[in-house]
Amino acid sequence: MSRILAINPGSTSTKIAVFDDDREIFRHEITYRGADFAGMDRITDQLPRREADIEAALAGTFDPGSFDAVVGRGGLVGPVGPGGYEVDDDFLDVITNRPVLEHASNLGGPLAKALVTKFGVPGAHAYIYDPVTVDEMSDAARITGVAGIERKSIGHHLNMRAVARKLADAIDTPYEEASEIIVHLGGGSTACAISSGRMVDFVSDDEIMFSAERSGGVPIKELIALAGSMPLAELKSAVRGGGGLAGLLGTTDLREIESRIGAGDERAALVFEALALGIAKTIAALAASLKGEVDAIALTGGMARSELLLAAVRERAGWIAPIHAFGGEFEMEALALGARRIVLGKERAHHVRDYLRTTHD
Ligand SMILES: Nc1ncnc2c1ncn2[C@@H]1O[C@H](COP(=O)(O)OP(=O)(O)OP(=O)(O)O)[C@@H](O)[C@H]1O
Ligand SMILES: CCCC(=O)O
Repeated sequence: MSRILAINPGSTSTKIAVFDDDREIFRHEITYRGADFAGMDRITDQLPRREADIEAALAGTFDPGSFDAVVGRGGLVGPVGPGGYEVDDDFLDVITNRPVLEHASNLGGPLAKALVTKFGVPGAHAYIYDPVTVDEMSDAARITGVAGIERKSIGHHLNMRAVARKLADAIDTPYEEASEIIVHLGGGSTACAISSGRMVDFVSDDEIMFSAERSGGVPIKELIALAGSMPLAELKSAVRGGGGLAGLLGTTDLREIESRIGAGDERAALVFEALALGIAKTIAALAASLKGEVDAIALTGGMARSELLLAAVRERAGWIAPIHAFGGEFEMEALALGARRIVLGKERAHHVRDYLRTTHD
């Protein structure tokens, strides 16, 4: 039997879970308010507080020497291949000193390392799995019409790859042979096209569809004009945090929007239609990357729980391939099962330094 501790740091929470083989035996969520991290400029300043809170949550239930591995969600380490990475000195150096962006998931690796030292069996390792900067995009998919600006693959890769495996099971096709489109619909929405197990194209939260709190793609000329008349911080918030449903309807809660529609709110109904249209256009764009050969499509994330949204997306994109729903996210399971495959020797852990040589030279 293998026992794995999984750690998923978000901006306002740290989720932890313990898996015995593929069975979840413990789950706990620690929530934070802005004031908890007041005065902490860097994400990594939050480490001591978050580490102490995880230790307190484990105390009494798990002793030192409990875990065969500890795995964290993370982080913005730069473009890397999919799978598991050992949290070694090179990784810690990059994520602490040169992350691509400040983001809560940058804490996953350092927290896993600290916790494996205290709660791991002798020789146990810390890992991250399918970090947010997994990048397997084809060369053509990277190019934009502005020389010097490339498309980036930064998104919900951990959940999307887990769902891609579930979708392959659902359509009874080996994952390595399937052509799939996976769309994560949440606070931020990102999507990918998978061909023979490889994410050949990716749609970022600032490209096509808007989400609960991010803008999706906006007309660039309009954005440039706005940039001349608005403080940068305000503009950033208009596209991220205060974009999407938040900016259009003043709430990020799709359930509330559905209630408004039910009560006859025409503006809510129009924005809802635009939300579904953006998702359908994203699917159609990714279908082009797969040359129209799409076996199946999956919608996942919190908004994929909405039957109303599923119906609206199926109406516009159901002609491309069957659309399956996997509401919510499967990140804790994906982390734990990925680390388990490494512990059992079914998968090899990578090292970030192997990518840094080719991508950061
Ligand atoms: N049962 C439901 N029906 C309709 N909408 C739902 C339902 N459950 C959650 N949502 C919506 O899903 C959205 C939140 O999705 P999710 O929980 O995936 O976001 P998050 O975890 O905060 O961010 P991210 O997915 O970007 O990491 C909100 O708009 C929420 O109202
Ligand atoms: C940074 C990638 C995941 C997210 O959008 O939060």
